[in-house]
Amino acid sequence: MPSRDEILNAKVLVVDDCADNIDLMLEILRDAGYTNVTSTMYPEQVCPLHRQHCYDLILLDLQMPGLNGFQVMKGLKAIEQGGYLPVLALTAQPSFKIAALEAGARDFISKPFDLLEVHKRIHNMLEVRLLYKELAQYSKQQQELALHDPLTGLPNRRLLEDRIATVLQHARRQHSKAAVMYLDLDGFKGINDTYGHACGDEVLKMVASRLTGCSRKEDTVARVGGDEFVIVMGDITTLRDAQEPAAKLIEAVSEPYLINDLTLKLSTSIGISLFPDDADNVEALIAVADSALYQAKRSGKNRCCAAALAAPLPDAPVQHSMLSTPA
Ligand SMILES: Nc1nc2c(ncn2[C@@H]2O[C@H](COP(=O)(O)OP(=O)(O)OP(=O)(O)O)[C@@H](O)[C@H]2O)c(=O)[nH]1
Repeated sequence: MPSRDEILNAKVLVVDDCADNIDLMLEILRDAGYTNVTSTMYPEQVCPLHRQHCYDLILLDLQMPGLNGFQVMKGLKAIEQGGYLPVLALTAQPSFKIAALEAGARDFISKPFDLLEVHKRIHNMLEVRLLYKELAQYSKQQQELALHDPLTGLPNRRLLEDRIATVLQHARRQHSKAAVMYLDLDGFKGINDTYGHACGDEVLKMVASRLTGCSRKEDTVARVGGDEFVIVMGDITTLRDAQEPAAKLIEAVSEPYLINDLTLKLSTSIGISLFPDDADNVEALIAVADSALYQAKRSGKNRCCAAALAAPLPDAPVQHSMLSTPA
């Protein structure tokens, strides 16, 4: 529930073409302890102001020259789009009350003002509005959590698969290539076993930040398992366009890690698959990159293997071209 202070600090806009009505409402709100209240006598300013300040409550007079309150609400609805329209209609016309609710106002206050009614309705509406905002924020956070790895903040496998699908769509349209690089740290278990899981976590976070730092802004760097990361590159034309960045990634991961008083060394192996040469869908590209990674591990680690352009024969080992890091 929003606290009393949060309610009193909420952003409120009073809209009325009559200066006396505005003064009266401002006085009522100030006396009640509201601290963040502004006003306008110009209905055409309401939408631009709301776009700029995102009010928690708009106290809106319905009968105004030029734009009336109903027209203003139409504009506000377009801004909020499916959100919560924070409008409390002010009206002296009993027949306007239901019309205002039908037009999107959450509630109304009758003129002349009854102080108790004004206080209660404003408080109740702000409570709901702030709760609604908390809920929207919470659901955004939940969505983020569902798509990101909590330790490193990188996209997780689910988001990665979406991103690869988008990259493939683009590559199909542009007749370009895309690469999937599958990374697995070498000997990471030893770091956990020797220095503890917390130290391992620090290393993983540093690796994540190095991988992101070495990649282009448009590439996706994801964490897909304990010490496994995948990088997707779109808009490339040859295997070299992936092999060169892969060599840089291997170099970046092999820089020392300074954690507390420790200096740790680590390396990584990488498997690369190319679209459309090695596979033409998300799952297969990941699987081919994973199998190239396995080859890199088997042939000594700290290196990158690219899957062969030709598909392997059934039951035959996958052919790979090899690129070792500079010594
Ligand atoms: N600190 C930490 N360790 C993790 C996390 N998730 C998985 N691990 C550990 O990461 C290790 C990964 O195992 P492997 O890849 O088989 O170990 P490795 O020593 O890197 O082996 P190679 O890949 O063959 O070099 C396991 O010991 C897991 O327990 C995590 O979130 N934090």
